[in-house]
Amino acid sequence: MGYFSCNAESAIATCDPHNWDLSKNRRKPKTQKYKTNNNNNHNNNRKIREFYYNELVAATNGFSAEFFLGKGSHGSVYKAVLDDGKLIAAVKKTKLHNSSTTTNRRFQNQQSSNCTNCNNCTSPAENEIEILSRVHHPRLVNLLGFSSDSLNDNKLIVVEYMPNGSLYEILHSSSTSRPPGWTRRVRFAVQIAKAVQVLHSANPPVIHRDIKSSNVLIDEKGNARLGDFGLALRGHVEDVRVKCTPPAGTLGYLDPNYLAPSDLSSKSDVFSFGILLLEIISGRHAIDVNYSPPSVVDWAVPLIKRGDFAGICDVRVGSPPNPVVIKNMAVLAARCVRSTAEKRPAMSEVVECLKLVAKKAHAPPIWNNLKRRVGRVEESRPLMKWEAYDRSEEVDNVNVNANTKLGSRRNRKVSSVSSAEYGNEGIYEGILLRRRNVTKSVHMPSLQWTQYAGVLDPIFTTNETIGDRMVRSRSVGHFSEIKVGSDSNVGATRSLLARRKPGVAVKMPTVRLSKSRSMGVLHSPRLVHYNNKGYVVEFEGKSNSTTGFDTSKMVISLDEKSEKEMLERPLVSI
Ligand SMILES: Nc1ncnc2c1ncn2[C@@H]1O[C@H](COP(=O)(O)OP(=O)(O)OP(=O)(O)O)[C@@H](O)[C@H]1O
Repeated sequence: MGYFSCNAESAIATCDPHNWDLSKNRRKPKTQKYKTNNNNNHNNNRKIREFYYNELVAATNGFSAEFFLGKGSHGSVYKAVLDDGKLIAAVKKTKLHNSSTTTNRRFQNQQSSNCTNCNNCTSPAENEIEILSRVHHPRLVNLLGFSSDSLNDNKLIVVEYMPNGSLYEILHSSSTSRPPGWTRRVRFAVQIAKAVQVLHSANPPVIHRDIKSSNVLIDEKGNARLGDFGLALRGHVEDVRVKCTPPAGTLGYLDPNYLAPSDLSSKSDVFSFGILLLEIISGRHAIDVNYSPPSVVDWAVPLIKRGDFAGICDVRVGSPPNPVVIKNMAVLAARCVRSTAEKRPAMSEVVECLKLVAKKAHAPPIWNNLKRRVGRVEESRPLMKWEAYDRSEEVDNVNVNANTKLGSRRNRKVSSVSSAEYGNEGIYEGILLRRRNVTKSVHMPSLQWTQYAGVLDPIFTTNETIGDRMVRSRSVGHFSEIKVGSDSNVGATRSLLARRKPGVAVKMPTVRLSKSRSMGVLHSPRLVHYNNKGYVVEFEGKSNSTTGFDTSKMVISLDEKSEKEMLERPLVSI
């Protein structure tokens, strides 16, 4: 199956009133100003250059292998060095009238098309130029110019150069150093969603029709950009052009409801985005015969429906530290790939939802310290999961590589987040500490984060037992170190701080764990006192029979600064 190709300019002039001036502009001098009519467009009077063909031949060293970036369905892409090295661009070299380069990865349902009488199709290259000359946004791979070689029937599209490969490579290539962590994954998802939203909110809207990881390129700042507009359609659903264009897309990402031109809507892009989101979450290909079922939708959606969010996480990175992240992303992806197009969310809703997820995808500073101190954590196992935190700083790969250096993240703003999102369970589970080469699991009361004088503070907030004996919104210090004890000294480590002068014992509240989740009852620390090692928190209690984790004694050592901060602040009411 191939693309329909016909005279693009006549098609544009005949069928698409929005494009009439593009054909006129082509006859004008080399540099054109294209006025964009998209509210979201940046840089409204951009210059689209018409390059000399020879200029681009020289810029790509004669389209040499050295400058070759990759091959797609409609041609090859080369790096181009222009303007004496001041402009680095990517040049897509395509045939104007070419259907033979279309690979079977892309799908076009000509059977269902009534296009044969319409004569309004453009080649993918023409189409890309036409659409990209109208939309411009930092989240898109934008058009810089074009060139034609009518002698050889070549069309060259000059777009912004993306030096960091594609999202496909990042997610699936085994040669890349490490798989992206959750912060990056979520950021990519937000950026791609934003790109699609920009297209859908243009006037007239643009439907991309080929959203997939290989069409998401990574720019010099590591941001995701949506590219490849060869199949995109610009216009309202009722426009002749849209009505006459046969369904197209890439197998695995294609909306199953999109069988005839009249089926097209922005919700087809939402479906493809949902597949991409599942790919980002799971690291799985959209279709992978090594899995059963091979379709990422058929595999992931039943797991999501069962609430098994960890089951769809990329095994190379495990679950994100905050379970809300995976839960919200997974549920959103499942909504995007719903079979009824009308029930899928609009891209604006997707963007808003992902922005909220992004806020939660950041790890709190305590865990960076903890990770650093505790030492090596089993790769691909989550260091910890917990239910109530939020912060505005970005930390990547929190649970992947314990050797990754992450700076102390104190003095960052955080908002106080209750565990309301999870109901009143008041428990977080799964802090995994490595002790004597055994990964132990300990259950702890939920922590509430609050901001106090710019310092992050964990406070135990087990509602049922702490009651009014603890002032929850007060700061009680900052963790700088949690030691996992050895046999010879203190036992296991738990985390609780109190502000008190050295040597003065403080009575602490009773803290109980919910029986339904925990593996026993943890009594509160009886005493907190200071010795030359730091604040020692002693607990009444026994070693947990299930975990073998001795919770009877803990020591919390503070570095000088944290200690000073702690002593300078008022005592917590207990
Ligand atoms: N602007 C760019 N900057 C850097 N590399 C690019 C750019 N555009 C495309 N490439 C690279 O060139 C290759 C071919 O891209 P192209 O968009 O033509 O095809 P594709 O998206 O891989 O496949 P298909 O055409 O089937 O969608 C890709 O591997 C991509 O990484």
